[in-house]
Amino acid sequence: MEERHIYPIFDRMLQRSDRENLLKQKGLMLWFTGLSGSGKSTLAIALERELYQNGILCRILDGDNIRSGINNNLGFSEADRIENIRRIAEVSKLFVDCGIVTIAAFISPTNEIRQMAADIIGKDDFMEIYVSTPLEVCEQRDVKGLYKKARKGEIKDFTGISSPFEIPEQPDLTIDTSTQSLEESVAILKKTVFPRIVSFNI
Ligand SMILES: Nc1ncnc2c1ncn2[C@@H]1O[C@H](COP(=O)(O)OS(=O)(=O)O)[C@@H](OP(=O)(O)O)[C@H]1O
Ligand SMILES: Nc1ncnc2c1ncn2[C@@H]1O[C@H](COP(=O)(O)OP(=O)(O)O)[C@@H](O)[C@H]1O
Repeated sequence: MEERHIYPIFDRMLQRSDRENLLKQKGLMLWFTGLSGSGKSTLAIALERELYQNGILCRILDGDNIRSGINNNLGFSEADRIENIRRIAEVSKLFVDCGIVTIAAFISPTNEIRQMAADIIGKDDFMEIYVSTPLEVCEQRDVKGLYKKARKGEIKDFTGISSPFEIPEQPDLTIDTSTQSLEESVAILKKTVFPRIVSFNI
């Protein structure tokens, strides 16, 4: 008798559903897209805290932990942005497969790029959240002083100034942080995503 048949109960790799049962939550991708300064990171951080307080494990992926690490060889040409998002989507897929609510905050400027992310992660696990704050407001905020530099021509290919941002065609949710308070936005986000995270008996 082959030894591996002695313990058939162990003869199976654990599945995503096993991990989701352990965590008592469903894995889900929350994909924020919008201009620099639109509020993606602020919303992601506030939403993660809100979900955490409700017992939900999340992981935020943003420029701070991705562009400074795994993607530190990439810039902002079209090809580099595609490769940036491709890697982020592949990493996100692993997190979602662990049952983790994965929150990405990247400009992801084109329909093609966002479609690629959705295809890699899988449509059923993917929610697109368009942070639609107008360019004028983002530029006025100029959180990192980059718009000013872009206007002076010191940064090339800057999204919204010298590189395109395509408005998402069918986002699951649209949030304009110039008209909605952070508290309002988080409440809407929670109401929308929570049922999908705890949609089975816990
Ligand atoms: N040329 C150019 N265009 C746009 N953004 C620039 C550029 N150069 C640097 N930055 C800073 O990088 C952040 C955007 O990186 P992303 O990885 O989200 O961009 S993308 O999805 O690959 O388009 C973006 O950060 P956020 O403000 O958090 O969006 C900018 O601060
Ligand atoms: N209602 C709001 N919701 C989210 N952010 C807001 C709001 N009002 C003002 N802000 C500010 O806008 C800026 C958004 O910056 P950030 O979250 O880094 O954007 P992004 O990640 O899209 O580049 C922050 O300084 C934040 O405090």
